[in-house]
Amino acid sequence: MGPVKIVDAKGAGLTVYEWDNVYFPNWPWLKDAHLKALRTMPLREDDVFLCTYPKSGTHWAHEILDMLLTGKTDKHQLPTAPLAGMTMDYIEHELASPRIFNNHLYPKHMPEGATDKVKVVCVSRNPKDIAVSMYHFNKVSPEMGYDGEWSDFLPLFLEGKGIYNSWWEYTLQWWNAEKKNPNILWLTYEDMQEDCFHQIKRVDQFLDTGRTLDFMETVNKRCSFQSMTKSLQAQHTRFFRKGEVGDWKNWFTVAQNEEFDTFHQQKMKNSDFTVRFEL
Ligand SMILES: Nc1ncnc2c1ncn2[C@@H]1O[C@H](COP(=O)(O)OS(=O)(=O)O)[C@@H](OP(=O)(O)O)[C@H]1O
Repeated sequence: MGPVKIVDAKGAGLTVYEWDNVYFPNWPWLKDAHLKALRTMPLREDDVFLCTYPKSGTHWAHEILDMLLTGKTDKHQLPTAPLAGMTMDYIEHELASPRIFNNHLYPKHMPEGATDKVKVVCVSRNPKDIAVSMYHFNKVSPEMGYDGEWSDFLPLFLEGKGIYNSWWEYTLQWWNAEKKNPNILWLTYEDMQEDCFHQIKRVDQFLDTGRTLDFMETVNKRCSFQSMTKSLQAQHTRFFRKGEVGDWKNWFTVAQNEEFDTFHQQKMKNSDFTVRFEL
């Protein structure tokens, strides 16, 4: 397909790229052929997929996975691009194993067999905090180019009119398809904030990386928001904003919060989604 302009109630626009009924970021280098080719991408048995709805803590989790898998904590290895934004040549010839593929793909767009053959880490986050994080991201990202107001952005978020469509659609598709899959580790941003060391130990066990407690303590320190933001390169600054749980309280009005809760309950009413966060 191609670029699509989404317009809010006051006429402010947000540009996305539509392919197979999903909105991707409108990167000039994004190609339908690449998205299609991802389905048949050759896998290696030590590949790890990091699957998240955007703004769920992808960069944070990527750092943890990278340090545990490589055994190195000396420098921050921020991801170069999500899977959709890489070239097949880079994927196959330049990425050293074990490869970590952070991505926001729907299950139907994932490389075939990935969730059966290799390990997958999913991270969820309270959608209220995601909405706020996404609002700011859309405003500072040139490919999105949104200059609207929070009150006009929130309805777009609820309707799934933005990159990777609806949080509810994405979350329920993953949960319904994969909740019983032992190859998947489910994490939440909130649990990582509460006790990141514990979550690092879970990831170590899941990936069978066998790191020492001392090593994992270093990972914990190196992955803190303060540590990661201290050594940021300019191109990454937009991925790090506040790094907090509950910033939504500074943005939602009482009425917006009530509307959101009603919407959320309606969307989740038939679901047994149990990954923890408090709305
Ligand atoms: N180390 C660490 N600790 C706590 N929080 C962190 C950390 N690193 C990134 N962040 C926050 O995660 C939000 C960005 O999410 P993603 O990395 O998933 O963004 S993206 O989808 O890859 O664009 C974004 O959240 P907000 O601050 O709420 O906007 C980042 O600030």
